[in-house]
Amino acid sequence: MTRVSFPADFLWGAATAAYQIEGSPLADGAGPSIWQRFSHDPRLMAAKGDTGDVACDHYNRMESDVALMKALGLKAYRFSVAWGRVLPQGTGRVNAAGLAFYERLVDTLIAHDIEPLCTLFHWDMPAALDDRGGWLNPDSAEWFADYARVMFQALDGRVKKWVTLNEPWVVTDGGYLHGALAPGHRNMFEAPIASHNLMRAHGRAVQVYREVGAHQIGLVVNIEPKYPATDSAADAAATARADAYMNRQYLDPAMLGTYPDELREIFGEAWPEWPTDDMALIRQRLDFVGINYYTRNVVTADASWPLNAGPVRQDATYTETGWEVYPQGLTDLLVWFKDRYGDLPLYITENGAAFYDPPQAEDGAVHDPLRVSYLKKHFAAVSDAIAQGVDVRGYMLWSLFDNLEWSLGYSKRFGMVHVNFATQERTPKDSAKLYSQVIATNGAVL
Ligand SMILES: OC[C@@H]1[C@@H](O)[C@H](O)[C@@H](O)c2nc(CNc3ccccc3)cn21
Repeated sequence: MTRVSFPADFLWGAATAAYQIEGSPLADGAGPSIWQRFSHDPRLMAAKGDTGDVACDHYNRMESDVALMKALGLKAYRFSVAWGRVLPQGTGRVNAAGLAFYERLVDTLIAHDIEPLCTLFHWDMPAALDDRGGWLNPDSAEWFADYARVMFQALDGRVKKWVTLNEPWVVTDGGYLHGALAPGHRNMFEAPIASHNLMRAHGRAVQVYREVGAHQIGLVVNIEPKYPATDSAADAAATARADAYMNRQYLDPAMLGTYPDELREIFGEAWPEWPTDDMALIRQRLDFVGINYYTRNVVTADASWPLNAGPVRQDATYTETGWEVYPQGLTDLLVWFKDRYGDLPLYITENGAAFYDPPQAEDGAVHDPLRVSYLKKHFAAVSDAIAQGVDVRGYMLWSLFDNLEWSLGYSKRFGMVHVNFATQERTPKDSAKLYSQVIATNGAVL
């Protein structure tokens, strides 16, 4: 491993998402989201009783939370907007009080010299739009474009890095195919339609931004590099299917204007013939792509698994969410992106891990050695990719706070700052102290 080093202006930050930290989901005229419904439905929510009603109470603690971000030395903060706060019905009337929260957040970040990165959609679609078909309705592209325009006109200039969607793969696979996430559908025919409309919405939002915006916009995708378990042809084919389904299904249309051929084989009769115009809409010039990296997959041909591609467990450390710790996968995927799509600026928009964090020590400290080790290795992996010529511009640690891990509730703690959900006390863990040193020395401390 070469010596760890980063460009002088490397953007070190942390990431969160609205429904996972804000609480007060219906305050000040906000309309409910599909996650408000899903988290309150014990038939759907795996962690029954865990909802986003309070979460980290960030909606009421924003100013002190930004002060904590400053104390940690963050240069940037990636947050998401709850669409339903701004447009309670998803379209039409703007809720000024809801928009005002995000204006206050952005102004407070800027006052603390922290750059805001704003994600327009991090899974919490307004329930009123789900009642109209959600992402299954082709009108969803225009709903999203109208919402994006409201946000761009209110905040562009103060926000200079925009993200349209967070992880269309997870929204589609979790929300429409397997039902583990909101809105909880389980339908192989719905999944490609929702996925395609998400990407059309992405394209429309970028088009609107080119009309009214003056800064930068991108897409965030989760990438899990796939490695064949053996050099057999069957494992190679299974690995290609898995890679097409998770990784190339979104980057190929966004960057190349085409879908991977494997998707027709994977979905069969459930894969529609898409209009060529749609592919041109989806393929918009981007200023950057955000990569969310957590783990890799080792794949073998196995008919008992979807895609006839099953996982092969490795002799490695695994996180509380069952993900292999594999830093090399981050380097590999960054080099792969550059080789396949070209030299577009990249940000690591999420990287982190949930580990069982021991209870607070007598002195109040929260020691999280596994996360410290995980982060050091992944910082080095980013540095290795940069040394190989990949234009990585920044890193947003997932996550700033322990928070609502979607259907898994509050038991999976990803934060570098511990949250006592009974008292809302924030306590920086050892990993936060490490991160502060990494930021202060631009990685030289590693
Ligand atoms: O699971 C940790 C985070 C989550 O809290 C974020 O909101 C979300 O952006 C996020 N995406 C991934 C990527 N992987 C993934 C795979 C299967 C289901 C859900 C996420 C991890 N995470």
